[in-house]
Amino acid sequence: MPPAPLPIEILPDWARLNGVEFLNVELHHIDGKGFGLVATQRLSLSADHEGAIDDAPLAKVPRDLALSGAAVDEYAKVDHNFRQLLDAMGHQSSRVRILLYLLAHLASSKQDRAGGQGAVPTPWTEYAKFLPREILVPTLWSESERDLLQGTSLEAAVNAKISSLHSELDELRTKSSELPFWNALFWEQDTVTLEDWALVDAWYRSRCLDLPTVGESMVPIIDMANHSSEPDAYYDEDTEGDVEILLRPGFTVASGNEVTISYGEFKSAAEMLFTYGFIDRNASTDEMKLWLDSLPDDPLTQAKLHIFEQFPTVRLSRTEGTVRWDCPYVHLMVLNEEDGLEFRVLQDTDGGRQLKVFWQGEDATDQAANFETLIQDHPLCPLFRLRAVIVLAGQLTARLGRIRNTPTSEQPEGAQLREACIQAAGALKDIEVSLLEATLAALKEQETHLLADDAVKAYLGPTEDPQNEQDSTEATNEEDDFS
Ligand SMILES: C[S@@+](CC[C@H](N)C(=O)[O-])C[C@H]1O[C@@H](n2cnc3c(N)ncnc32)[C@H](O)[C@@H]1O
Repeated sequence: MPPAPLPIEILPDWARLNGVEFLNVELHHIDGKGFGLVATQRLSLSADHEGAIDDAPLAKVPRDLALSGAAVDEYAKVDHNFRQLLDAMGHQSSRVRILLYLLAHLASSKQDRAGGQGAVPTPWTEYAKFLPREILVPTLWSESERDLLQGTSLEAAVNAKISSLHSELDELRTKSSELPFWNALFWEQDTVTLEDWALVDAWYRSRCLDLPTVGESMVPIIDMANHSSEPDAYYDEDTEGDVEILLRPGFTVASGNEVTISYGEFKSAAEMLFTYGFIDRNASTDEMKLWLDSLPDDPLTQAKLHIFEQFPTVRLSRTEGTVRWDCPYVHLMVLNEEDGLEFRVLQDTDGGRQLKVFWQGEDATDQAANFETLIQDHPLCPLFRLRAVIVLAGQLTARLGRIRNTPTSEQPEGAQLREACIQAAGALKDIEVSLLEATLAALKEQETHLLADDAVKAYLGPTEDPQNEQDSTEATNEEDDFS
């Protein structure tokens, strides 16, 4: 278990000691959000001489406190044990380097209590002790709580993320247990667990900022600003590289009110829950992304997926009441050899073998994600589109059924579900059910429209139902799969 956080009341002392300036805000507990920044006086950009301020920062943090990949590399120059750990891990992304740094400091703070040797201390050693241990990102939910997400777009994403956290930790264990210092600190007394690795990952994801010059960084105190879809503040670097919170032009915040920033205007409910552990009901972005299952009997599935090169997903979105679906893969997925789709393995000049896809005899390998356009000029294009619409509708209907059949709040025996998780999963389901229903209605309309198309009618025959096209022996000469 990670140690309990330090009381937030002593954080201003840490801040003073480390050169952080709280100019017009202070830290407060905010209901349902943990801690946040609150105005200590009326703030306004318009100078009205009533305690107003100009565009001076509300808080300012020295650039040396920003934790970026480059800052971790600098730290490794003073902590030779940490240098060894980075070297053993090989070339890693900024994210992994920052996670290793946080983990080293988290493990050291446990070790402190046991009196052993830890990482060379920095201001972050103490600051990490103030960070929340309970973050409502689903990677930190219990298994029973994660079951609440069944059917939603987060089900697969969270499972994949948890497997990847497992693999990362396994890799860390293998590589660091050969280093005596880290073996003693991390593993000999089980100081580090998957829960710790998931926690530092959650800190990183939920608190990381994108700074103009330094890039992805965690900045103490600035990371105490909460999100709003109508933010009154923003963060930036000043000319010295120090990081500031600034009031947005034209905004006013009453004394005692919270100062908020935006975590990103265009994030879906699922993305907000995944990254930050809450859903902003006022967000304008109404969209979701789902994995498309392959057709069970399609012998070309492996070849299609290989040539497509991307994940086969469908993105649903709604803007001002109009729904839209984007699914480049489905247009390739519903084509068969009889339609003019062909896969060939060709030998290249250096003896290697390459899979290529041909459409109507033309090499279409570079356009595998563009079959929606490639089929446009084919006389049976409406039929291909109809197949795509039917396949998609089938998958979305199954998805809707799964969401509806998942219990939303029942407490499974022996498991205690946290109310916040029940609420968050319920909110996500409401949002996704509504979008799925609206998309299915739109697909139904498209289906009706396509069924009335002359080319489709001629192809299917007078009484044929496209769902049964595969069974038909009279009206069709093809073996299309609409399952
Ligand atoms: C960058 S931190 C902000 C400081 C955080 N409240 C704390 O106590 O450390 C981001 C986290 O704050 C919380 N948070 C931020 N904005 C929120 C909001 N509008 N509603 C609910 N929780 C919010 C979430 O837990 C999120 O993961």
